[in-house]
Parts: sequence; C-alpha cells; structure tokens
Amino acid sequence: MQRMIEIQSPFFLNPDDLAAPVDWYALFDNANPLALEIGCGIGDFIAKTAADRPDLNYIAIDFYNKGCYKTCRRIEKHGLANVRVVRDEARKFVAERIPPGSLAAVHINCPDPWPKKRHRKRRLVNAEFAGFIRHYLAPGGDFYFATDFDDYGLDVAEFMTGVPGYENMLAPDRYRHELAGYHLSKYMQKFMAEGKRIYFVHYRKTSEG
Ligand SMILES: C[S@@+](CC[C@H](N)C(=O)[O-])C[C@H]1O[C@@H](n2cnc3c(N)ncnc32)[C@H](O)[C@@H]1O
Repeated sequence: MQRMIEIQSPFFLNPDDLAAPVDWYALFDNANPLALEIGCGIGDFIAKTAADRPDLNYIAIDFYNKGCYKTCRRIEKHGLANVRVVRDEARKFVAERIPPGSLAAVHINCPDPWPKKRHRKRRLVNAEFAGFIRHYLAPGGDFYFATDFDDYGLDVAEFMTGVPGYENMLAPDRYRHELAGYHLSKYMQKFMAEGKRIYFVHYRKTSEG
C-alpha cells in the first residue's frame, strides 16, 4: 500500500473541516464564481487554466493523495490564490459542499476509462452524471469533457445530445479532436505522444430549472 503523504498546504482543504454549506466567498476572500476540475491528477491543467482565469475560483478535486500533494505544490510554486485542492470523491463532495446553480465551469480530463465492457458502469461520466452536474452549474456554465479513449469519447458525445438543459458549444460537431485555448493535461500529452487522439466535448447549461 502507498504511504499517505500528509498535505500541509494553505491551498489544501480537508472536506471534514468545511462547514456545510461552505462560505466560498469568505474562503477565497472574493465574490468570484466557482469552477471545478474533477480528477485533477498532478495539477498541471488546473495550474495553467487558473492562471488564465484569475476571475474564477477553482476547486481541484481528486481522491489520489499524491496527486493532491503534487497539485498543491504546483499551486504554491505558481502562487495561484484562486485554487483550492480537495481530496475527496467528486460526486460526494459536490453534493455536500457546492451550492446548486453556482459553477461557472466543470472540467473532466481523461477520467479513468474502465476499458473492460463489464466495468463500464463504473465510469464517472454518463447521462445521469451530466444531469447531476447540471444542477450545480450556473446558467451559462460550461461542461468540458476530454478523453483519449475512443469508446468513452463517442459515448459521451452521443448521450450528451439527449441530456436536457445543455447547448452543444461545438455544434454541428458532437466532439472535436482539438479545442483552441484549452490546456492539455498530463494524460492528454502522454496519450497524444502515443499517437492517440483526444475527444473534446463542450456543452453549456442553457437556463435555470
Ligand atoms: C487518468 S487520471 C487523469 C488525471 C488528469 N485529469 C489528467 O488528465 O492528467 C484520472 C484521475 O481522476 C481521479 N478520479 C477518478 N474518479 C474520481 C472521483 N470519483 N472523484 C475524485 N477523483 C477521481 C483519479 O484519482 C485520477 O487521479
């Protein structure tokens, strides 16, 4: 078993120490909208993305202890006051700590693909999840999904067309293999170096309800 690294960083939040509901404005010391990265890995994507958008407050979630540690180190190195890192299961954290209708963006990059057919129901992103996360997006909030895994990319691109309350920002395409201005995560870069293509899906919440 891997040794747990104790994370002592001003950017790390222990979910058990947070009030419910969380006063995110007080926590970030500003009234900027929240955005989320689910499965931040080692934090390379969130560091670049948050540096581009100081007007958003980012929460980077992963249940991988070493990834959270590395993400915190990266955020410290770049002095990004608009990021906090949480080690938790994403759906649980969102349901317990994120105000409905509050998120300006949700990013999910290269989630575990569960390639075996019998394991596919373990995938994080499915139509039910898209409906769940929509509840926490603000009207006009962006939902980004990226994967190198053909079957996962095509599946998300297909079912998203039928999830109510979203607008396809890549229409008439359902997905693209390049997304201008979108930073590449560690896994995206790794898979692209192996010659694989990334499937990018980008939807936007249309209205409240
Ligand atoms: C394949 S890695 C990709 C990491 C990073 N997004 C990238 O593209 O380089 C997937 C990450 O998602 C995390 N993860 C998967 N399911 C999760 C969940 N339900 N809640 C929180 N983290 C999750 C894993 O721990 C892992 O670090």
